[in-house]
Amino acid sequence: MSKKVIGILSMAYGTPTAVEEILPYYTHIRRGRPPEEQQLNDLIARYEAIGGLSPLNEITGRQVVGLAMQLASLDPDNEYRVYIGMKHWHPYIEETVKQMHADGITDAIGVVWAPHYSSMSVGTYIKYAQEAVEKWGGPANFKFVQDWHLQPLFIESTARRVQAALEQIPAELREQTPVVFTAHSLPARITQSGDPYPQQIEESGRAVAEAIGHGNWFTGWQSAGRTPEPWLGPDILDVIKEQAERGVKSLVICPFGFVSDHLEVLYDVDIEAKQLAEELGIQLVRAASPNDEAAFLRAVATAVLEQVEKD
Ligand SMILES: CC1=C(CCC(=O)O)c2cc3nc(cc4[nH]c(cc5[nH]c(cc1n2)c(C)c5CCC(=O)O)c(CCC(=O)O)c4C)C(CCC(=O)O)=C3C
Ligand SMILES: [Fe+2]
Repeated sequence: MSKKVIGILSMAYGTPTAVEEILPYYTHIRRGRPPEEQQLNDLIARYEAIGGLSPLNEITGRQVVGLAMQLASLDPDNEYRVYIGMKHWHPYIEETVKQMHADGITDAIGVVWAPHYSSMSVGTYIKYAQEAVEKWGGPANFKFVQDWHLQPLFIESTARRVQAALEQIPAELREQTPVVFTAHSLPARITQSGDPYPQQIEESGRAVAEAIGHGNWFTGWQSAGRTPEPWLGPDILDVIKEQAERGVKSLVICPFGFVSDHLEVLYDVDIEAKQLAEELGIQLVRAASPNDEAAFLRAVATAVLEQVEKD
């Protein structure tokens, strides 16, 4: 019996690959409105501070290879072809869907490289993919993983990385060290339409904390946009200030809303938050990103296979 071919559209944020690409990339994020010169220069400076450009695309590439390997080993009865489509850079989701259709893929699963669902994050990736399917006339049978924030292997691998971060704190401070689980902030208006994002962040935070038996944890938000409307808070910078006022000397941040080392992790946490913590006498340790860790990729592969089995 011949194997069934299943196309996997794995969707990531994307990042520019040259300094000249930062302007068109930023313009794309802003839905076609170019940024002010000052905003552009700020963004370029943040990329410079992490070494010039982001390692994101390269890490995404390794994740895609690893995901394909995990799928092949977990389900040898089907043939998986894993594609990459990006939200804000090439290959855009739309281009990749076109390619999948041209390659003769009829059965496909879309999955986003982000664990928690929001209409403004994962929902937009899915919308772009669905619009592309409509535009190109296929793949005909296209389904999507909505979220995988409680996938047990994801919780386990995150728990191991948080535990490793706690172990960098002196033993006598460890138990009382707060663990802050963070995700990208979004405009607070999402909660008015019952968006599940804040609840999913809370749920996976609780599951990870339970897995390591650590009672002192809460959630926080990072990387909020600089716009006048209110964004979900508290922001991690405010969390650090508040903890310092309470006399806290050590803090672990686990930015589990992201799956790779990139600007929001390498700058917003490792540079900006760490600098503030240092000024306030707090030892701040960040949990490592999943990147291409095998246990993490197995979690995403398992979430994809659960969707395949829903046929
Ligand atoms: C929910 C969410 C995730 C997590 C889920 C997911 O992963 O999808 C995420 C991830 C990422 N966001 C990234 C980059 C950026 N996001 C921006 C701006 C924005 N993000 C938003 C949301 C999210 N973003 C929003 C609501 C805006 C404001 C838009 C506006 O202004 O209308 C800007 C503009 C400048 C700034 O605001 O900082 C940049 C450069 C990178 C790549 C970093 C790299 O290159 O290493 C990654 C992984
Ligand atoms: Fe973003």
